[in-house]
Amino acid sequence: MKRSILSALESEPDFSPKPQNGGVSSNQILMYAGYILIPLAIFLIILLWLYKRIKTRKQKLDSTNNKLASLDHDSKMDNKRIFSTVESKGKIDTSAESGLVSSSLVVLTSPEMTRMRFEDLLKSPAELVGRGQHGSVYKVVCEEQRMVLAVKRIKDWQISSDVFRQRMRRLNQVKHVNVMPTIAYYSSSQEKLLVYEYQKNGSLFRLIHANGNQTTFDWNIRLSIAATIANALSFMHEQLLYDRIPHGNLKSSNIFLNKNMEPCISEYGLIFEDNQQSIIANSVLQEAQENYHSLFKADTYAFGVILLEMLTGRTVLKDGLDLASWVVTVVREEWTVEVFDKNLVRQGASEERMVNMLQVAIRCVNKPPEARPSMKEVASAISAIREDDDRSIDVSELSSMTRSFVDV
Ligand SMILES: Nc1ncnc2c1ncn2[C@@H]1O[C@H](COP(=O)(O)OP(=O)(O)OP(=O)(O)O)[C@@H](O)[C@H]1O
Repeated sequence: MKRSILSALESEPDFSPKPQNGGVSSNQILMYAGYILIPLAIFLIILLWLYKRIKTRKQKLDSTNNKLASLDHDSKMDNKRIFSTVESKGKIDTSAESGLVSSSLVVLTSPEMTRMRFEDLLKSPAELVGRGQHGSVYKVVCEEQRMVLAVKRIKDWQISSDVFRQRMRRLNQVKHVNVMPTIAYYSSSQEKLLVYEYQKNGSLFRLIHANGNQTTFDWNIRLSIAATIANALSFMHEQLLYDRIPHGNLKSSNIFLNKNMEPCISEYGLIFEDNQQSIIANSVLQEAQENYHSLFKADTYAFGVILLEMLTGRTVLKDGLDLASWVVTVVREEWTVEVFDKNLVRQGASEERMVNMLQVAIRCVNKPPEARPSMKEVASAISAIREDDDRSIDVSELSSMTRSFVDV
């Protein structure tokens, strides 16, 4: 009987290897093992790599914080490296969004600084300039960038890094030539550093209260400084009204004279409200206006005190005496002329315009915030006094020219 090839083949004995484990061949076992082991190995390698990375970062942060802590024990260290080298090759992070930002320097403005790393800042020679209410300021010389910086280190600030970064970002969007920009900042949970350009011409406080020859700090310079600060402050208030960000800590030691001897307001907006949520939520006009008095009028008061310092030449607290109350008392007793800086009187500054300026200052230091003018009103009042002053100079120049003409 003939069989078909197919049936013949079907009846042939099967010599292929028989599956031993319930129908799975050894090749298949090897294949399945590969499927499981290779991803497991990759996963373990990634885990190891992540662990090493986190460990290095932690070591770097610990080391940085130790170096920062050591600053507290240094009073003045001329041309010394206050921090030893931090072994880290972290890149500069110019993006405030990145997760790296908490351990990096965020560069905001200066093109010279963009190659600067936090570690470079720590390694540069530094010197303690002074300690204020909120922290210490160091003069840091960055040779590579050819920059001299003022680095403010703020301790014990109960502000989250997120809120701090958000504030720095917003402030960076509002520019005025007479408001000193923050060049860079660093933020970790323990430390906040703010980097500014170092102002070698010193502060307005130093200019007012420097001993010795005060003839150079004449009426015209004082008037010009007052007008410039008032304009800059008025601009900032207008721009940051809905964000509810006033200066918050205005004083003559926070106003610097830049390289062109122009006054520049420093540390704008570094005071935070207690309830940070309100900053974000209260961006509607009505609420912003309701809280306007307590927030922005504190700056008006502070500006009034600066005007008083410039008019009287006295410090804010002299022998326990509060300058604003002292001036108000003297003026009430009608001894107005007594309040003015003797140098101004000696230089023959116009009494009428000094009194006008004093009136502006006294309105600014009114006790109830709502009785104080806005900075916009203050700026226009000062600019009117300035115009008056310019006109009087023109008239006196004209009369002296006429006199010399008649003499001839
Ligand atoms: N950018 C800068 N350039 C030069 N000197 C500066 C600069 N910033 C601050 N200083 C100086 O550093 C010293 C300390 O400043 P700091 O701001 O800490 O003190 P403060 O203004 O008295 O107090 P606060 O902490 O309330 O602002 C002051 O003498 C100040 O003039």
